[in-house]
Formats: sequence, structure tokens, C-alpha cells
Amino acid sequence: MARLPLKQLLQENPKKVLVLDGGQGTELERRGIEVANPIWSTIPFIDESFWSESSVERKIVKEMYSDFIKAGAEALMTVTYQASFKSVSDNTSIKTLSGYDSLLTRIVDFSRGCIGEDKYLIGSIGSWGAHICREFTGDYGPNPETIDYYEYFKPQLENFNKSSQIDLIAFETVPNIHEVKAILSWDNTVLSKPFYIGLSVGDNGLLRDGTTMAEIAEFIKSLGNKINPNFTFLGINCVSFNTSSNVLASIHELLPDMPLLVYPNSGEVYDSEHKIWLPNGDKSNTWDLVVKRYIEAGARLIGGCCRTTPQDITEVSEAVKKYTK
Ligand code: MET
Ligand SMILES: [Zn+2]
Repeated sequence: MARLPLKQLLQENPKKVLVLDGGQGTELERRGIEVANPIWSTIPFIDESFWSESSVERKIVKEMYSDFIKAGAEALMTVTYQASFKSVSDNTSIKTLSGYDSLLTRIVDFSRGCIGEDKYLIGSIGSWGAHICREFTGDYGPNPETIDYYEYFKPQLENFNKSSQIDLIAFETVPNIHEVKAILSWDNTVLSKPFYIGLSVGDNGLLRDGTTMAEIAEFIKSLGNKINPNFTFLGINCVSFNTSSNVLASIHELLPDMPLLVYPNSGEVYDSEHKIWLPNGDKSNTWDLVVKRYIEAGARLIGGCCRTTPQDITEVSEAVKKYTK
């Protein structure tokens, strides 16, 4: 069954909450793919051997999608978070724009083949900071306003814009206000299909660069009807599980009419000194509880980010069913 256009689905079903998949990068790692390299989880697609039917890595990616779908995911992301033209051309043998474009098209078409026609495919784009591992600090240097964000995103955006397989473009883990402003300054010639912004927010409830949610909301309101009509969701991703529902509620209070999205990390806490993940100390926080709060706070797209697995998505989808009845 073919899917309805995303915007139509949301408009015709005001209570519909879409279940997203979990963290593809960490899930592939959990399944045995070595992702520690500058283009992270996109690495398996670079070697020509991936495209042969017998490839083990190809099987792993397919199974990951199939397991997220069995868990209840209705929208799944391409594994292209760290696959900007700059990252790919600086770190692999693919150096030309046309070679890059072919790579993305291959990944997108393969991902569509894995998920089928009835699910939504989201084109993942990591923030500018992701290519220098700054998505959790927001430190974009002394003149973040002078960075040419469009130049950086253009090749990936153009591919996703023209692809009939991509339903929604995701700017993920955006930590800096100047980047948010740049993305929202682009009209529908630059961003010609539904898109969202996932903010990278700390436990203090601030964008990683220190900007308050109120400043972001004011900026969005100031755009008035000049805002790109394809701006479909605002929200947070790769944020801590325990604080995510409070942050989302604060955005909802400021922008009550904006459809929101949220996909936090698993409840584990990263110990950067020992480079290990520790279990969630706060047992009172369950998916059932946070999903209930997300829905109360206007979330229309809910899933998991780093270290979340199909088991997490099963719990998310059960809670979504329960609280959207
Ligand atoms: C660092 S956040 C990563 C988000 C991306 N969608 C992934 O899980 O692969
Ligand atoms: Zn993440």
C-alpha cells in the first residue's frame, strides 16, 4: 500500500503520532559493523562489495530496518548522518559531486527497498558541527554567523530534494542558533519537501551553544508567514532520556501550534572518562511515561536516537498506541 503524503496524513489525522526508528548508527555497531571512522555509520556503503547480494553488511542493514519495522516503526531514516559531501570527499575515494550524488541515490534507493512503499523514508543530514564532532558543544568557532551552511549542505540537500523516495528531510542534532537561523532562511526552492530540525539540547534545557528555547521560539515567530511552508516539525534528538520530556514541554509551551518531534538517547549515561555507557540510574523513567508526556507536549513523531534498539521502539510504539486511542 502506498503511503499518503506526510503532510496530508498529519492534517487528516490530528491525533496521529508517527513512530520513528531507533539510532541506526549505534544499532549497526551493536550488530557488528565497525563504525569508528570519520563518516561513521555510512562507511559500509562505501565499499563496492556492499552492493553485491552476498554482502554480510548489506544483510545486517536490511535486518536492522526489518527489526525496527517489526517493532512498530512507521518512519525510518537513511544512514547518512555523517555523509555530507565534505565528509565523504575528505575521507573516502569518492571525490566528485557526481560520484557523491550516485552514492546517495544508491543508499536512498536501497533503504526504500528495505522498508517498502508504505513506510516513510527520512533523509538524515547531520548538523554542520557533526563533521568536526561539535554537535554536543555547539562551539562553531568565533564567527558562527559567517559559516556558509548552505554551501556545506547543498549536495546532500539537492539529492534528497529530487528523490521521490525521500518523504522528509531531517536536520539532526543542530546545536547552534546561527545554523538554525540559516536553515530557516531557506525558501522552498532550497528545501522543496517537508523537513524538520532536531535541536541538540543539554540537560540544562539550553541549545548546546547556550541559546534559550524562548529565543528560538521568538525567532520562529518573527518569521511569521515568511517561513518555509515545508518546515514540518521542530524538536529535539540525541538528548538525554531523563530530561527530554521537560525540554519538549518547554518548547510546546512557547510554540503551542508547532508539531513537535522527539527521539532521545537510551536512558544509559555515557561515561566519557572510561568511554563506556552506564545503565540509567533513574528507574522511574520508562518509555511508557516519557511517551505519555511527549504526546501531551504536542509530539507527532517519536522514536529513539543513540543506543536505542528495536526493543526500545517496541515500547515506544506500545505507548503511542495506548496514549493516542
Ligand atoms: C549523533 S545522532 C545520530 C542520529 C542518526 N539518525 C543515527 O542514529 O544514526
Ligand atoms: Zn544520537
